[in-house]
Formats: sequence, structure tokens, C-alpha cells
Amino acid sequence: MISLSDVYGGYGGLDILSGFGIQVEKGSINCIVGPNGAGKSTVLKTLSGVLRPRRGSIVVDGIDLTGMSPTEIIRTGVVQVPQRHGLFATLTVRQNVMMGGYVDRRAAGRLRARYEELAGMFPLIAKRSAERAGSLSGGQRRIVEFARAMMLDPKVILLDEPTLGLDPQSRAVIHESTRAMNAMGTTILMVEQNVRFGLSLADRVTVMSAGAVVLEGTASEIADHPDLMGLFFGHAPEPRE
Ligand SMILES: Nc1ncnc2c1ncn2[C@@H]1O[C@H](COP(=O)(O)OP(=O)(O)OP(=O)(O)O)[C@@H](O)[C@H]1O
Repeated sequence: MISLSDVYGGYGGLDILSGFGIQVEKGSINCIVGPNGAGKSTVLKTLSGVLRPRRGSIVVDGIDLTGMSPTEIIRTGVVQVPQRHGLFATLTVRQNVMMGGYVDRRAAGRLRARYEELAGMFPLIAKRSAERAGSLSGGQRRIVEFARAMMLDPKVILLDEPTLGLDPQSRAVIHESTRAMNAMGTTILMVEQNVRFGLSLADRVTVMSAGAVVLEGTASEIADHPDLMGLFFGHAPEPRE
């Protein structure tokens, strides 16, 4: 279970998150949506330790992550796939995926076994393993990033706008791959601009605006909510208590 309570924080002393809170059940998919600049990416960066919250607490499976470094947080099993591509273009698909194991002190044999497991899970990894990552399409690169994040068998994966800039066909592959990671028991917390995509995948949806949660519910509750359109087009209700 991921639990963020009353989190305040942002960049250079300026709060972007103002009393943000969320509970994500173990094994579920939760999607955060909201207008541009609402602070969605800031939530993920705060959870992965890139940003330090000024106030509030971040607890995952009973472990308090507040104030831990990004590397310590990865070691607890919380791994982020950032919005901007982070692959090494001149390395092969396999080399990029294997890099996901670098913070681990596991024996090389175990990492190779994990790689084979992931190659079985993501057909693209098996098929294109020897190709340079720079030769792949945007959607294919995302899958490599997913596999790299899965190398450490994380309990939580944070996805920052996984469909950004992708065509419908690639979005469908991302949809399927996200479900596959979740089916392996990984809890997924994602941020999406594409509300339709988020709603189609998530068990629960969190709508945020101006650094706080304004709506929360199942995907169908949020899809049918009368305030949803207003939140995106400028008639936001007051943040809830
Ligand atoms: N590195 C940074 N330094 C200073 N301010 C930042 C930085 N990154 C983001 N911000 C500001 O924080 C606010 C929230 O940004 P954030 O990226 O979390 O929003 P978002 O909801 O993910 O929006 P988008 O969908 O546009 O990415 C914005 O006003 C943004 O300008």
C-alpha cells in the first residue's frame, strides 16, 4: 500500500503540492489525471525521492520513504519510469534493460535469469535484443524502459505519462504491457494526460488540480462525474477536505 499524507513540496521553496494525499492499494493500478501544471509529475518525483517534501509523509508497505535518497527508494522496490526518455541510444536493447539491475548487488546469473523472464514477458525485448535502442520507435523505447524498470522485480512502478507522443497502436501496446506488469503483482501508480487511456486501465483514478486532490473514485465513477469536464476546462470545485 502506498500512502501519501498531507504532502507539501515543489521546487526551490515554492510549493506545487499543497496538502496532497493518496492511498494506493497493493496490486492495483491507480492513475492521476488533471490539467497541465496541476502537479502530477511533481507527485511522482516526490515519491521517487528526486524531490524532497517540505511537509507530510510518504509510506510504502509500512516503510517511511520521506527523506530517503532516490537510490535508497529504488532499493525498497519503488521504481520510476520518467517522462523523458532515458535510454542509451548507442547501447543495445539488452544492454539497456540489464542496466536496470545496476543498483542491485545480486549475482550476475540472477540478473541474466531475470532478463530472460522479461524477454518472455515483452516479445519486443526478445525480438530486438541485439538492436541499438536508438533505432526503435517511441513506443518501442517505452517498452524497453518498462523492462528496465522491471529488472529489480519492483513492488511499485511509477509511470509518468507513458503514452506521451505515441500513436494509437503504440498506446495499445503500452496498455497491454502495463497490464502484464500489474499481473506480475506490481502495483502501478501512473500519471496521464490522456484521460481516456488512464480511465481504461486504472482501478482507481485520482483527479488533481493546483497541487491537491479534487476527485477520487473508481474509473467509472470518475468517468461519469459531473465535475470532470469542468476540472479540465476551468471550473474546478474547491479541493476536498
Ligand atoms: N524543475 C522545475 N523547476 C521549477 N518549477 C517546475 C519544475 N518542474 C515543474 N515545475 C512547475 O511545477 C508545476 C507543476 O508541474 P508538473 O510537471 O508537476 O505538472 P503536471 O500536472 O505533471 O503537468 P503536465 O501535464 O503539464 O506535465 C508547474 O507550474 C511547473 O511549471
